[in-house]
Amino acid sequence: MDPSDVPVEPAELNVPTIDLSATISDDDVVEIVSKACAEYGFFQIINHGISSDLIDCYLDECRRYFELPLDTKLKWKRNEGNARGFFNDELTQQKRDWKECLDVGAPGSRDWSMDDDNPMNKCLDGWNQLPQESELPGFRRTISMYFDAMSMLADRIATIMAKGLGEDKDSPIIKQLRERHSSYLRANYYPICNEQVDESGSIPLGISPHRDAGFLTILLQDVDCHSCQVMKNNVWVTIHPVDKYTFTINTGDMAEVWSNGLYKAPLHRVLSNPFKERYSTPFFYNPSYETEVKPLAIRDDAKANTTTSTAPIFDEVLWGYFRAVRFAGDLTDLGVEIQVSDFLKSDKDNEHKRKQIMFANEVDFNIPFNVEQYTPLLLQKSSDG
Ligand SMILES: O=C(O)CCC(=O)C(=O)O
Ligand SMILES: [Fe+2]
Repeated sequence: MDPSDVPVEPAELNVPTIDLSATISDDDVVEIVSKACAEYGFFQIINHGISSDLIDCYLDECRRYFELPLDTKLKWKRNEGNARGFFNDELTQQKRDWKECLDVGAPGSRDWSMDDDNPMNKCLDGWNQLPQESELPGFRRTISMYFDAMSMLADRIATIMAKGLGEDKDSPIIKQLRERHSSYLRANYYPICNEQVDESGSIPLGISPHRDAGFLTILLQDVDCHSCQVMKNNVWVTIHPVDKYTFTINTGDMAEVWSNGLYKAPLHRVLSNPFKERYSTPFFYNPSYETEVKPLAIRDDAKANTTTSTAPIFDEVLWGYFRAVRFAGDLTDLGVEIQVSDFLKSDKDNEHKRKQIMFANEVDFNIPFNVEQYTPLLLQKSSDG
């Protein structure tokens, strides 16, 4: 079904809220998390160990950043040769979102004190474009502290998800994520939306329906404006954050492939609001670009679902390819957006699997991906391969 055909209903979804303090046993946490990933793809966490001061400080910095004049922010605009920086023209499913964003990624060197455009800091996604200290004092320090805190929390959640499938903290993908993730933080600002309808006759959305591409997302939601919705049983339902310091977690496409379809990457969207502005920040916890994500052999004693077949339903997905195609689709119309369903095992000829091999042969993951340069490859028809 086309998600835009689904009626909007003022429903609420009480996704599980998980207390990560020592008050409940580890086994209980594993069980609740893995069930939530299988049933909703969404849950919330409290008592997660990230200090409320850091969250307050981070939110203040986001406000200061988005209050800068548009011309100033446009100096740091992301472009065809660099996926990181400011932008206000993102396409999701070929529709323009009603938002402004700043994407900040893991520096290639992992050293935040090194200049952003140092060649050692460049990678497939590009390099960070942050204000100078004189332009926004303290900004860089707070952003990097928040980023590092998110990386550690994401490792903790990914480990819990792995335990739910009978794995442990040294399961290959969990270790690989911990040591070499290519994650990024996206500060979202949704301005008040006065437009009633856009040229296609519908009210603009903050973000059109999508699934997050990576492994998992840690979302800091706005406590005063609740606009994030997930599709559940063909109805859009709103996820209300428990409070200002709660994180909303959702599973991403790569966790769906890795769990052989047990953990679901949920379809979600963000409404625009005619009265209130809104801030949110997802931290996208992503594998390293060269990771080939493939289904885990699910053990029979795995907790999430003991009845599902262990035969792999997906072929391998090269994360660097999936990420590059998604990013290219944000900037240019490549047609239908890439989905993990393109990697379901099947006897049919598959264009993405073919392109993925060509891409892997050509790409250097240490060099920023250039959309213009790669578009011919990404658009290539299967018969050309
Ligand atoms: O703003 C939100 O609540 C969700 C943002 C989101 O889904 C995204 O940036 O991928
Ligand atoms: Fe999202």
